[in-house]
Amino acid sequence: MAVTGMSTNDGAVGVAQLSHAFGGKDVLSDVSFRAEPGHVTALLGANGAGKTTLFKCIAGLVRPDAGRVFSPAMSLRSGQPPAQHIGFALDATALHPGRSVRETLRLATILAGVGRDRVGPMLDRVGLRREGRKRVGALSLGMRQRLALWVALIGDPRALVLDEPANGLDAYGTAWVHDTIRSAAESGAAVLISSHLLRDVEVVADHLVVIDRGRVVSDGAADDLLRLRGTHVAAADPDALTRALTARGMQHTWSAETATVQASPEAVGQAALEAGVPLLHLSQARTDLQELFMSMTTDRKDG
Ligand SMILES: Nc1ncnc2c1ncn2[C@@H]1O[C@H](COP(=O)(O)OP(=O)(O)OP(=O)(O)O)[C@@H](O)[C@H]1O
Repeated sequence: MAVTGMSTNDGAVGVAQLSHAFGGKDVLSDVSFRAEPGHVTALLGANGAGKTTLFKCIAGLVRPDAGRVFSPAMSLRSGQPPAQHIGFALDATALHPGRSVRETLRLATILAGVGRDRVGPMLDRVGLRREGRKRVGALSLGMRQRLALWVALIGDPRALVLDEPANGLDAYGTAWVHDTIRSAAESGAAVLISSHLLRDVEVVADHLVVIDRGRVVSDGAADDLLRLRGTHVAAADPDALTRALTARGMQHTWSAETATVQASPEAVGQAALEAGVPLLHLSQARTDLQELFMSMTTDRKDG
């Protein structure tokens, strides 16, 4: 099958029917999804699921065996430098270790065709003013991640593709990355990030694409996926609650005094009200999300 790249006038990033094999082993199989402008889309998958290979296909570093890539980087007829169309941060350790932070940002401004006067304010925004003269190789992984993100952002691109942007960051750094990503999306950019940890992306992503062994197993609004988490509920009379749930066909399991119900808190509350069962507790289940993710993806412990 022929491989074609396609420009997107609307600024979306994505792939269609993308497949790739390394040495005869399928790594990506018929993968399709879009990351829309103004949204943060997270590609979730266990180690080795194919996320980095997919991002490399989008960046043009790997030529897929079949399928198409959608990216504003392909609409270069305007003559604008690619960095004003799409910004990539695929591997923070790939920044040249011998250059200073300031040189790295200066080089990025030249390649992006933007003024060198952005370097000073950029150093402040990235929180690296004091490290400006330091060599990149002397920075912590977290600092390099911040720098890589800003190199990606320097041309104010219409799309951003970031591989594991919170990797190696502490809680403060992670919050900073999330704020930066969200404000890029709020300014209209299509943001595509990857992670192997659901908790890294659930606070920042609007859209979740889950891949397992190179195949898409779930693609939808984050809220819809989160709603599947179910509800924790407890009542002074657990038997009465069980009867109310069972009568309405609501699947549930009990752990100690609390039931986890495969329904929204609104539906469970309504069921209890109609059955006249006073509740002691009602909340959205949080832990089940990880279980849900695990249930969608294959157990990879045995490789
Ligand atoms: N250049 C390559 N040559 C051969 N196999 C490769 C190559 N690059 C990746 N692979 C294999 O492709 C599969 C997917 O790897 P990839 O790095 O895309 O996964 P990933 O989801 O990004 O994983 P991680 O979260 O560990 O970074 C793995 O089995 C990996 O060993």
